[in-house]
Amino acid sequence: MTPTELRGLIRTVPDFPEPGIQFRDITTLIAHGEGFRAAVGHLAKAAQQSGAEAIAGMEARGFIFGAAVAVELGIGFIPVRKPGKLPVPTIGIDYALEYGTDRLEIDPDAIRPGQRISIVDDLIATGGTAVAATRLLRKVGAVVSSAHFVIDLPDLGGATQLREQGVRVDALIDFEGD
Ligand SMILES: O=P(O)(O)OC[C@H]1O[C@H](OP(=O)(O)OP(=O)(O)O)[C@H](O)[C@@H]1O
Ligand SMILES: Nc1ncnc2[nH]cnc12
Repeated sequence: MTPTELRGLIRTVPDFPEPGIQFRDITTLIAHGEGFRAAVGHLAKAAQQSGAEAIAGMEARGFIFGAAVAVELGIGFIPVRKPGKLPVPTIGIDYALEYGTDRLEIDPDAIRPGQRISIVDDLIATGGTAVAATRLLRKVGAVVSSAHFVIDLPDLGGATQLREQGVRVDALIDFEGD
């Protein structure tokens, strides 16, 4: 399936999780076997072209696509977790979202210094999550070569922010305006 066809599998839910947010929901995409496989295939091809040696995905929706991409490429997956979930000493970073604030943590031993990492997530909005993940991964010595998303919300400027950090960014689908 093409990215244009995949767009039709994404459900838009108005006013979730708060008034004024148009929530772009991937539940309907991942329930569609052919669509899910196609999305993972497109993301994997792009990550491979960036020379990814491992994939990092952000909890929770980034785990769905990131782990599948890692399996497709036969490389490792690094979970970038929400706070208090990892059973070892972590390093973490606080960040702002389109709705609220949160924190990400990683196990510093999960990364080899100089390792080329590609970030995979379902969606980039303000870029708060992806920029925080990039900073965290770089802090432990990773080379964050690229970031791949199913959906970009360009009006919120996240992809631009991430590119300003020197990360190559692409997305399968843009949702502009409403
Ligand atoms: O570009 P940003 O403004 O940072 O927003 C994008 C992030 O928001 C969503 O995750 P969320 O934190 O809602 O968590 P979830 O994956 O657990 O639903 C989405 O999966 C991205 O990770
Ligand atoms: N508008 C949105 N839809 C789905 N996930 C999001 N994460 C941040 N903004 C979002």
